[in-house]
Amino acid sequence: MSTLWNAYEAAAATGGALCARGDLGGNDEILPEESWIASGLSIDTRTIRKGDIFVALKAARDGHDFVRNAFKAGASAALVSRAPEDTPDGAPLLLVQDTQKGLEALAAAARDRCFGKLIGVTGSAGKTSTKEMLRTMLMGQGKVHAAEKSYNNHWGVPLTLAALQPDTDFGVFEIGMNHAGEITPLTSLVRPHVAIVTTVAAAHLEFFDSVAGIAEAKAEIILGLRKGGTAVLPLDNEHFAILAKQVSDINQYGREIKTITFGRAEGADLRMLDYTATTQGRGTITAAIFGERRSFTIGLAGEHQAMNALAALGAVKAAGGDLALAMEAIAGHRPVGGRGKPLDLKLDGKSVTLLDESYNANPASMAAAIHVLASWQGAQKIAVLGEMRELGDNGPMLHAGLGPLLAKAGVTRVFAAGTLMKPMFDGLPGAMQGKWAETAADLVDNVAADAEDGAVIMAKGSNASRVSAFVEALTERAGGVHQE
Ligand SMILES: CC(=O)N[C@H]1[C@@H](OP(=O)(O)OP(=O)(O)OC[C@H]2O[C@@H](n3ccc(=O)[nH]c3=O)[C@H](O)[C@@H]2O)O[C@H](CO)[C@@H](O)[C@@H]1O[C@H](C)C(=O)N[C@@H](C)C(=O)N[C@H](CCC(=O)N[C@@H](CCC[C@@H](N)C(=O)O)C(=O)O)C(=O)O
Ligand SMILES: Nc1ncnc2c1ncn2[C@@H]1O[C@H](COP(=O)(O)OP(=O)(O)OP(=O)(O)O)[C@@H](O)[C@H]1O
Ligand SMILES: C[C@@H](N)C(=O)N[C@H](C)C(=O)O
Repeated sequence: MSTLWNAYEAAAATGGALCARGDLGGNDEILPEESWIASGLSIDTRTIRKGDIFVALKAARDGHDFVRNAFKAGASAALVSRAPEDTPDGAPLLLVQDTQKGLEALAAAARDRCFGKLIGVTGSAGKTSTKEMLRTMLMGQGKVHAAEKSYNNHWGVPLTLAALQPDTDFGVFEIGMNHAGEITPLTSLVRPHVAIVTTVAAAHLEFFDSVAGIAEAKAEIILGLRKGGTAVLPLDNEHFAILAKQVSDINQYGREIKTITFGRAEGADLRMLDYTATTQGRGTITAAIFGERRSFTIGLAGEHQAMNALAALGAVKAAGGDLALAMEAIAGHRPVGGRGKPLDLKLDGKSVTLLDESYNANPASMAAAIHVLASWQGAQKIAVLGEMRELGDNGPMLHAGLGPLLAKAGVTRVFAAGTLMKPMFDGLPGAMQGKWAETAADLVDNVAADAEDGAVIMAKGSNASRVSAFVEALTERAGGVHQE
């Protein structure tokens, strides 16, 4: 077990009091310094690991109600704003006024004591994919620390940062938002050397007046860059100028931020010259990378993922990593669950491929996933679509826009779920209509009956639309993922 925090350091970082409950007739007692050491952090007792500090956050429920469970599961200490009555006698507590602020203070202290290169990733789509590519690209080049899952908000970012070991060479942080102003405090906490904006598109539009407003909010990541840092920006994006302006604006204050661009447009530092989908779920990129023509394979499908790879390579270069090693590593990279992972299923005796895109959806990522479906080899191409949420008044129009896209891509059959998808489904040519249902899980039997041997099924929707339930049910019906 390698030490992440000892009691003394954690108390100094948070300004909290080291104490335990109960051994002197219910009085809290100060424990001696360094009486505990922690190897990690957790905000959830359902996934806590032995040796973690449990941080009792307040959300819909109060994390203090789970402190006892945390110690049962092997927590080394708990960061609390009160000592719950059922805390085991003598269990070490770090008492602060506010546990969210305590977590942020630990994060800030972890940042201060690490001299590795830190990379922040934001964008309307592709944050998790790019973060995971960076993990793969940098793994052979030093000690890498990267966010778990999509930990990208006011809980996920400080949690990831507070778990940063001092001897880390490369830290990769995902930074998300669905409202203006949310990225500024997170990027200020991370203070990255490199900031990537993968793309700007109509995601979470419900909370913005326009996509330009989303670009301004994404540009906030640049504000946290360290002096002399690098912004890695999408040159093809129609809102590139807003991102670039943020760099020039802050450079007026002597910040010396450099820009690296990626895209297909002439002048991009990492310029895509050709992308070819090769074997199932893989592609070949030919690109001019800082002026040198290079070809390499990527273990993910779709030009959008190839663009994410170029952005990641730009960040590797800016962070002082080795580009050749990074390009080599990305050939073996595979997609993350829910973000395009291909699952081979034996469905009622038929071999089908399920492309699991169920983690999220917005118009840009829907279009990208439909392109991947179109390029996948297979005579029958089935789309199972749940709603794209958080699009506000634009929702009906943006859902309707999917019909022509699906037809143009040559999708054979469409199954759709949710009210927003109904008009789009009703407008499809009869031969393309599979079935519409209230929920995606209701479509399992119909999709299974419709799928032919060799079919490829792409399932996508916003996380909240629960297309993941369809993926789980179809996989279960097939008796699990088929292994050759
Ligand atoms: C607070 C928390 O950790 N919630 C997670 C929890 O949800 P639950 O409903 O159980 O929380 P409670 O309110 O009931 O509990 C309070 C605390 O008690 C803990 N606890 C509870 C029960 C128990 O038995 N033991 C316990 O210890 C509990 O963990 C709380 O600390 O569990 C859910 C299931 O695992 C989690 O899904 C939930 O996580 C929430 C959603 C979360 O935000 N987690 C972050 C670590 C994170 O970064 N998650 C990312 C996804 C982030 C995201 O959606 N980002 C948006 C952009 C950000 C927008 C921002 N404005 C915002 O609204 O957040 C994006 O578009 O990308 C991830 O999960 O990958
Ligand atoms: N650069 C991109 N442009 C368009 N779509 C993309 C891009 N990168 C990924 N996608 C699509 O978006 C989906 C989600 O990818 P990913 O999880 O990497 O994005 P994210 O920004 O982390 O999402 P979230 O905001 O939910 O955390 C993928 O399954 C894919 O369909
Ligand atoms: C799951 C969360 N990170 C997200 O991106 N939500 C949007 C609304 C979605 O699921 O598409």
